[in-house]
Amino acid sequence: MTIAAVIGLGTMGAGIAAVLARGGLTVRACDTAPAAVERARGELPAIAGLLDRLGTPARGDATAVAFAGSLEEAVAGADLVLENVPEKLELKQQVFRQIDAAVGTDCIIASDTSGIPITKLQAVVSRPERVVGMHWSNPPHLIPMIEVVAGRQTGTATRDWMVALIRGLGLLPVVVKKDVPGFVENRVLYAIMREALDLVEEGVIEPEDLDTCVSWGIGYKLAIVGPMKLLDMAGLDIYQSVASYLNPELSRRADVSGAIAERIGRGRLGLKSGAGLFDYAPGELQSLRAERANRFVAVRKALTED
Ligand SMILES: NC(=O)C1=CN([C@@H]2O[C@H](COP(=O)(O)OP(=O)(O)OC[C@H]3O[C@@H](n4cnc5c(N)ncnc54)[C@H](O)[C@@H]3O)[C@@H](O)[C@H]2O)C=CC1
Ligand SMILES: Cc1ncc(C(=O)O)c(C(=O)O)c1O
Repeated sequence: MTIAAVIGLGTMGAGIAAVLARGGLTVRACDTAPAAVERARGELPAIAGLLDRLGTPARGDATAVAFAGSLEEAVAGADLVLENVPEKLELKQQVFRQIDAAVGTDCIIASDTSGIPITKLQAVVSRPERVVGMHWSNPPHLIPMIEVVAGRQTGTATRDWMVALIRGLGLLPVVVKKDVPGFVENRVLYAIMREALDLVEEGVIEPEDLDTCVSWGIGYKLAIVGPMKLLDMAGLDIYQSVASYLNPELSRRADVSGAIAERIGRGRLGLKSGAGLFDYAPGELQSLRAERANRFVAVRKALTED
C-alpha cells in the first residue's frame, strides 16, 4: 500500500488528497492553518460525489483522508510527499528541508508548484534524484492532465514512477522535457492571461465579453483540437500571414498588470476572499462552484465518449 502525504490544504489540497485516496493510496494531509484543515475535511464528501459521477476507478474511499497535526506526523513512513504550500520559493525550500529531515531515504518528494523550477527545490534536499514536479491543474479532482517535471538532478526512475502513478489513477501524465519556469501549461495560460488583461485595460473589450470570446471561441475549440493540430486545421500559410503582422502587436509586458495589484490591495483575491475582478453575491459562491463542477463533469464525459 502506497502512503502519500499532502502538505498544504488550500485551493488545491483537498481535491488532490481525495483523488489519491480514491486511487487506493493511504493519504495523510496537514496544514499549518486549522481553518484550512476544517475546510478541506468539509469539502471531501462533495468531491467524492463528483469522482463517482466521473466514473473514476474507485480503489479506495475518496473521503478516507487522515488529517495529521504536524508535517512530521503526516510524512512518517510515506512513499510520496506532495508539497502544496503557497507559490513562494523560500517557503517551499523551507518545507522541502523539513520534509527531507522527516522522511525515509526511498520517499519521493513532489511539488505542485505552478512553475518554480524543480531544480531550485531539489537543491535543498539530501537526495535530489527523488524530487519531481507533479503539477496538477485547478480544480484538481476534475482536470485529468498532470504535468510531470524533472529537475536537473531528478532520476529517470523517479520520473517514471510518477508517470506510472498518474496513469494508475486513470489520469493523463504529460512529461515536460526541460525544467523551464512555468513548465508548459502555465507558459501557455499566462500568455493568454497577459494578453487578456491588456485588452481589457486598454478598453478593447469588457471583461465578461473577453470571457465569452475565449471560452466559446478558443477554449471550446482547443478542448477538441490542441494548438499544434489547430495550426494544420487553419492552414500554415494563413498562420504565417497573420502572425507576421500580429506577433509584433502582442503584449510583451514583463511586469504584472497594475489592475491585479490594485484588487489585491483591496483584499479582492478572487473566489477565496469572496470578490476579485468580479463581485459575487453573498451565498452565490457555493452554487457557482457546484454549477461549474457539474459542467466540468458533463464536458469531460462528453470529451471521453467514443
Ligand atoms: N490555485 C491554483 O489554481 C493552482 C495552484 N497550484 C500551486 O499549488 C500550490 C498551492 O496552491 P494553492 O492551493 O492555490 O494555495 P493556497 O494559498 O490556497 O493554500 C496553501 C496552503 O498551504 C498552507 N501552508 C502554508 N505554509 C505551510 C506549511 N509550512 N506547512 C503546511 N501548510 C502550509 C496554507 O495555510 C494554505 O492553506 C502553489 O504552489 C500553487 O502555485 C497549482 C495548480 C493550480
Ligand atoms: C491563474 C492560474 N495560475 C496557475 C494555475 C496552475 O495550473 O498552476 C492555474 C490553474 O488553473 O490550474 C491558474 O488558473
